[in-house]
Amino acid sequence: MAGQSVQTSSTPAAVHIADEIYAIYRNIAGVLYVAPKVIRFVFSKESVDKKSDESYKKYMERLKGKEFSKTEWKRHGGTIAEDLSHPDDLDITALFCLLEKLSRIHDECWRSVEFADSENISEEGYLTTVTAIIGGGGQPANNEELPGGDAKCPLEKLSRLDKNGLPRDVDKLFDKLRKVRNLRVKIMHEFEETSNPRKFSDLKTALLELIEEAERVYSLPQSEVEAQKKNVHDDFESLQNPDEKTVYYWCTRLDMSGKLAVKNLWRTKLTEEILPLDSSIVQRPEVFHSLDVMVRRSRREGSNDQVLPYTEIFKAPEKAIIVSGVAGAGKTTLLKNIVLQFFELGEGNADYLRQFDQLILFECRDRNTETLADVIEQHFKALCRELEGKRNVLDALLLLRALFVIDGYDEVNKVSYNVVSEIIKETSSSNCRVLITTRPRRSAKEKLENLLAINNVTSTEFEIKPLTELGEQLEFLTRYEEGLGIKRGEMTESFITLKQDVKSLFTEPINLILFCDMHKHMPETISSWEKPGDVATDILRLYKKLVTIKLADVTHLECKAMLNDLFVVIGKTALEFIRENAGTFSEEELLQIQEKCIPILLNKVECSPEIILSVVLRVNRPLSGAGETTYTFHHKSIQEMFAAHFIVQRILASGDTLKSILEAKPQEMSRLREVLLYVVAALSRDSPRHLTRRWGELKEALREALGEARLAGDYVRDFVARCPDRAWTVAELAALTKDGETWHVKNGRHVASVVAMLSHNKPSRVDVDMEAAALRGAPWGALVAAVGGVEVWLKLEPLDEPHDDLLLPLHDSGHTSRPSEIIPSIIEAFQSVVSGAFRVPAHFFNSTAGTQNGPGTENDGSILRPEKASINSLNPDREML
Ligand SMILES: Nc1ncnc2c1ncn2[C@@H]1O[C@H](COP(=O)(O)OP(=O)(O)OP(=O)(O)O)[C@@H](O)[C@H]1O
Repeated sequence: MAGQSVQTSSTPAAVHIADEIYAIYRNIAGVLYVAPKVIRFVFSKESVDKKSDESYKKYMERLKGKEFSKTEWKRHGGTIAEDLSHPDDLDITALFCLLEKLSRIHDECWRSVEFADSENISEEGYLTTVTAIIGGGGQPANNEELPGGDAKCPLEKLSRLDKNGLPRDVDKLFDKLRKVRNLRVKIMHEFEETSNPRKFSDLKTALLELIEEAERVYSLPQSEVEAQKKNVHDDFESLQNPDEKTVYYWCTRLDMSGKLAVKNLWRTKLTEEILPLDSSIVQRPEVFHSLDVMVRRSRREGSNDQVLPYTEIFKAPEKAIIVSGVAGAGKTTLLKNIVLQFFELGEGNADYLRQFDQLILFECRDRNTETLADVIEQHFKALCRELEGKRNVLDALLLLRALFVIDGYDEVNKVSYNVVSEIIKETSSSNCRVLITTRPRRSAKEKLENLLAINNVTSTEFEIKPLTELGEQLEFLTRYEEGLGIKRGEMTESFITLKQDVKSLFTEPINLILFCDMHKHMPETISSWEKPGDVATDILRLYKKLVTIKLADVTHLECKAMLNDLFVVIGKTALEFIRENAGTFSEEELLQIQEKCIPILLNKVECSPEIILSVVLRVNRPLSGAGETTYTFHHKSIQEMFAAHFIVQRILASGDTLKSILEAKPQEMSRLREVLLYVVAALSRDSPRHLTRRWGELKEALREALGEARLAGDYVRDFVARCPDRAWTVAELAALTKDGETWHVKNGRHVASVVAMLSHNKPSRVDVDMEAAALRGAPWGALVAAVGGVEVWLKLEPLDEPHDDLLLPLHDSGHTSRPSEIIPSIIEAFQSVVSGAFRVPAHFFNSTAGTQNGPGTENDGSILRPEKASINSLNPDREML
């Protein structure tokens, strides 16, 4: 291959290359090697004004006369690194985008000079046309002499005129480029086309036409054009005989067998999903609920969350895509679904993945895979058996557009961190992209952001949107009804009967899955749920019930106390592993747990601990087929519930300090956040007395676990609602909430919770959006009294009925900070409108020390305007208020 620069192996692989492979090799080397070379040539003509050591970012900034912020650069440069100053590593797509961007900026430069000139021309009475001024085969020798005065065109070498002396028109050039780009897509993604020998000659024709079009646009001398065309002929000639030493040969091998190898590796493992509690099996694609994600923006970029279907995530220009979500939000499932969809590309079902040629999946909880080469070997076993196979496959992957999918960064351990670092480092200057999931834990996210930053990798974050709407929850459950063979409507109807605040617990998929289990094993319990706190206890009860069913085969004895002891042993292990951030147990570690269980069992029954552990733990066969089998809890949140169970039992049974029970080093505390919250909820439910007694210690531990991180106000609100007996105690958690938030009040229990929380912190706004009837039954007056200095938005249903009585507490709340003559008129205004939605500004309420919105922060004229959300349902006259 002429000018071949990328060689990966000095030992030719002794493999017979059939005709088909020849065709594939030529096509692949054509689009990966020859085509970028030609486009780079065109590109060099467009960027002729760029200084050699100047980055593309700096060059564009110079032309635009201003610096780009990070966000602006994302818009202009896409995935191009800020410091990139040469195009050698860019593939066709990146070259195309950058070329398009540059040509647009160049046009702008010329237009702005035109504009400035025409302004000056009319002022100064020149009649000359702009084309004439800039014309003459390029720029005037001295731009300062332009009539445009200080409107100097920054382009000195690039001519605006084409070979025929006309203002250049790049449309045809881009048509030719598009033809080449489309050939790349077809060759790399449609197997029929990959092996189609005609594509090779199509590509050659397209490239020659591109050179001819470049000749016209850039007024290229004949000799240069002929030299370029000769290069293309030579390159195509050299590709007639495949060179097994080149990276393109390995790209060919990967293209031929790579996807199939990865499909075989993952398909069986991922297609079936075993539900947490009773090992029912469903087909993942059948039950998959298409999740939405929210674009995470920094405060500076605006707080409005943009909600998108998950298939849009790869439209983000950044190289790394982070998907975050709370425990059980569906991160792993989303990844697994993406992997499965990747194999369906040919069927046109997953066009959003068409930009990727290969896919690699790595799980951060893996403690056995030590290097990226090992990951590659697991995926492409056969290819890696050849000499230098691992290195060659990796080189080929880096040249292709591979998607590296990394699951559960929050669970990363020492071994897997090295693998993730290697992936980030190796892919940083390639055409590959990385998709990473993590729980939104500050320490994990910071570590990840650091890792990306030191490798110069840009990233964007999407957060999985919880399933907050009843419609979404029912749609989710309906799929599982079908998947599990439950009578249609049976489970969903049971869900509909739940109380509103109990329903609001089921916003994460894992909770809805647990609901399926409850429905199957303890349907009677569901109807007994009065408040959200009732649900969590039932999950462990459900586990106990399933173990009891297993034990029924070996004993008729009452096993309650024994089960409790067993669960404490399991919970202690769960805690140890959470502290060490280990989600999996090895065979050896499982044996140790079994040994601890044996004496407890021996006292009562003759049964192997395996029976119990098989209910609680899931077996994971190693990816590669060889190596150790590992064990995990069915879900991390279940592991956390077990750990919390152990802590609660110790608190109830002993006076040991919380510190001595947790046995956590300071750096391990952040991993115990969810566990501690489960402990608070469990104590509030099972022994409020102990909660009060241990509150100081628990609060301190939570503070330590949170570190700099903060809880969301609505999370604390739900939490307080789950602990009604100790609401005032637990509400102290409000002191650990984020600044500048809006707290939402949607039902009576929320009103009570927010009242308690307001004495520990103030949000910047409280949104009350609920049934007026429910607000009447809630401590609304207490909320009005407590809310001092905070803006309240009020939307009451039904919107078309008067709710005067609910405005009275506002009147009675006292308004010492307001001029007395204004208040009555506000009340009057309220009473005349009395329905719908209102914004009640902070200064309308009593001002209290420490509030974020002090009195008088709003303009009086706007204070009672009905809000947009409900304007449609309001009498239009009311808007005039
Ligand atoms: N989109 C979905 N469609 C159907 N079921 C889902 C979906 N997402 C999650 N589930 C179900 O919820 C369970 C928990 O989801 P998953 O393990 O993906 O959550 P996660 O966010 O990765 O949790 P963690 O952070 O604790 O690891 C899955 O085992 C699956 O049964």
